[in-house]
Amino acid sequence: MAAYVNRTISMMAGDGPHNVSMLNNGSVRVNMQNVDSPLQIFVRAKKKINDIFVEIDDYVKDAVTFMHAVSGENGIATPQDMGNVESYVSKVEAIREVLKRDHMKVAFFGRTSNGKSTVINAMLHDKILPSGIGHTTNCFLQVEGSDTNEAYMRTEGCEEKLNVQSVSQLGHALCATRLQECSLVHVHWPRELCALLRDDVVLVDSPGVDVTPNLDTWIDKYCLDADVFVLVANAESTLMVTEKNFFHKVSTKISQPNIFILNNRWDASASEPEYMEQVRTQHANRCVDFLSRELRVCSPKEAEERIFFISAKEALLTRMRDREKPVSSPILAEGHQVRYFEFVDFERKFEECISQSAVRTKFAQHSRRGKNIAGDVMAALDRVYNIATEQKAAKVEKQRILHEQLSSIEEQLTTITRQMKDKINRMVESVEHKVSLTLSQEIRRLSALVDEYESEFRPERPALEQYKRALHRHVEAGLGSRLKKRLSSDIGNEMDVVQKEMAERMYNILPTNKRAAAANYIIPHQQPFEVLYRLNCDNLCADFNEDLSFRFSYGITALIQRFQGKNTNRIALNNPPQYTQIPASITPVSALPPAPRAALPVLSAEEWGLLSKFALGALTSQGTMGGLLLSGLLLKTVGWRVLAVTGLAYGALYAYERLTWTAKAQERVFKRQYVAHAGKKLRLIVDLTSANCSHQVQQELSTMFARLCRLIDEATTEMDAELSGVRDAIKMLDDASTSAKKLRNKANYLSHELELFEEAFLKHNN
Ligand SMILES: Nc1nc2c(ncn2[C@@H]2O[C@H](COP(=O)(O)OP(=O)(O)OP(=O)(O)O)[C@@H](O)[C@H]2O)c(=O)[nH]1
Repeated sequence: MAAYVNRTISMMAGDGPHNVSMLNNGSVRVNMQNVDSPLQIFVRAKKKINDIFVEIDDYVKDAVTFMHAVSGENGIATPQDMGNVESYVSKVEAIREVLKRDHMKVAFFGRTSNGKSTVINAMLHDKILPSGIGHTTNCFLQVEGSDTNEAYMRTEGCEEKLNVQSVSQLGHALCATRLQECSLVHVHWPRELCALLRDDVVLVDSPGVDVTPNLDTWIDKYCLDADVFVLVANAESTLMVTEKNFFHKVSTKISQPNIFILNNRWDASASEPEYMEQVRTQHANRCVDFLSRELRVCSPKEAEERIFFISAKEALLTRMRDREKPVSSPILAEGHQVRYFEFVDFERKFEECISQSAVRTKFAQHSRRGKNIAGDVMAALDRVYNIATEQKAAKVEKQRILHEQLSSIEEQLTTITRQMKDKINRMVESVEHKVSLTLSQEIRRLSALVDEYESEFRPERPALEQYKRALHRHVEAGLGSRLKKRLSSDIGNEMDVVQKEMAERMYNILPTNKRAAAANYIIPHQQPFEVLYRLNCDNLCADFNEDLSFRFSYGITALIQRFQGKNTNRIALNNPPQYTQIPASITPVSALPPAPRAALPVLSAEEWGLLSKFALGALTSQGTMGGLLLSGLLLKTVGWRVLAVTGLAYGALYAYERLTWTAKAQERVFKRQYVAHAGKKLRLIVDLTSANCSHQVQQELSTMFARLCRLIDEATTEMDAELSGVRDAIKMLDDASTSAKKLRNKANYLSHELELFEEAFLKHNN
């Protein structure tokens, strides 16, 4: 026996989770605070997966924030992806809540008085649950660690904390206030007092399976989430049908339940040591058979590892004594150390089993869900990343095109501006020349225009003034309409050509999508071009003073004037006026026709010269002596008869002219004088008028060009704004794809973490 004890001690000290030591009085102490306890697998796994889920929580929240930022109108996250990712926030929170509550649960079943409560108390190192002879436990009692490290209890559905001492009454079948057998009482016990509770093991005591017909309800309510079942049997008898029946039911509802069988009250064998081994073998075989063949929850070899022969009462007693707590019966039967070691062995195997099972059943599922969440979020982020990358590529291309278009527009605009400037300048010069030429030509035919005017002419002053004004209007209208006729359509056509070319070229440099809007503005004006000039004959001829006094054509004064006029003309031709640039062809039309010469006597040049000098001298001296000298000279030269005939003819000519000096003749003279005067004045404004017209053309073309430039400017401003928008979009997409990539990488990291978790806690755990 001593050898068996020593072997057991050395085996447990070497492999087991607890430090085991033999005390002087022969009792054994096991240090339950060993950090290498198999339960630590669950504890570490729980902490690890909790940490991972904290990260998953942060990750999902970050992903939601990101998705919000990139969703909405023109967003790159679809509402579906957004909704999916958002839904994971609550899912992860729910998993974290479950994780917080996740624990290892062991449920104890067996017939009444087999010692279930005593086993639990022994495992907890204290007498916490009521135990005693007869039917004691009347409801389910769940012992779990207290978060506040205080001992208290709660009944099902009630938050009130009750004194833990009352568990003896409340959970006791003999108690006055009896609870339903299916109801649950939570007993919270300070974690620091028990390693099992500290490591999140929850122990559930039950009423005897032989005292209830509600086994199915029990199973549904308390067994489905249990990691380990302990069947507490009575070693003094064999397994009963009620016990077996219960576990048959359990195994139909739970696949491969972990079942331990404790043959309790093995201390009774001490009274009959000769049959001890036989009974043990018999019980063990039946239990192995039950687990492996009947329930098929494990192999026979595994079943052997799940069957123990213990005395819970002795184990509890030993542990109470270790804690120096008062015990009722301090005497232990022969072989109690062996039974105690077997109890400790049970605990070790139970801890290994429950830890591995709980990690597998609870955390494998969480890990799987965590991976799915990370994978789903990553897929959504992948889609966002892909959309962002695609859109970014499109925007970069758009940016390139806009850049090219803007540079091309700028380049072409510079060329067109230069060319159009030249064209406008050429056109302006051409118009100036054309207007100048046309106006000069019209001035030359002014006499015809004036002759066309017909109205009653009366030499009296008021009538004459009225005639003059009417003639002004006639000349203005006539000249105006002639110029319009000759210039407007001509210049207008030329301008249309230039404007059309200008518009077309400007239109063509616009990008195609801007042309439609610009087309309306580019259509050249529909009004025909009209040369604008102002001929105001009232002002122009304000200084015109007609001379309608009768003058004999061959009077001495007229002859002298004609003679002087010839000289003056010669002088004028030698010194042309400086203020006009009218070509030589546009010389003023002569106002007076040349005087008739046929009636004059034929004289030699010297005689005419002498005669003239005398006549001139006579007239200018105004003296009688002059006249006498002239008469004497004539008498001496031509003789008196010739002189008489000439005198008669001269007189007749005078009489004729005097008689024909009518209003008609006066009108002719008036018109001649008017033509001469108006022509002279009009010639003075030729340059000004042509400059005005060319300026008008220049204005018209420049305005049109400026309008087109403005249009281009508007288009390029729009394009600049568009370019800026594209740049912003590229930046946004860049940021989005970078963030999506980072978050995607984090999903990879989390999946990797879960892989590591599975590698560490699940894969070698099967
Ligand atoms: N001799 C001996 N008595 C034990 C042992 N275990 C428990 N008992 C006694 O058996 C009686 C019943 O023990 P309980 O722990 O109350 O049994 P139970 O299975 O919880 O009973 P119910 O609560 O009624 O279902 C008590 O008086 C215990 O002291 C043991 O190993 N040896």
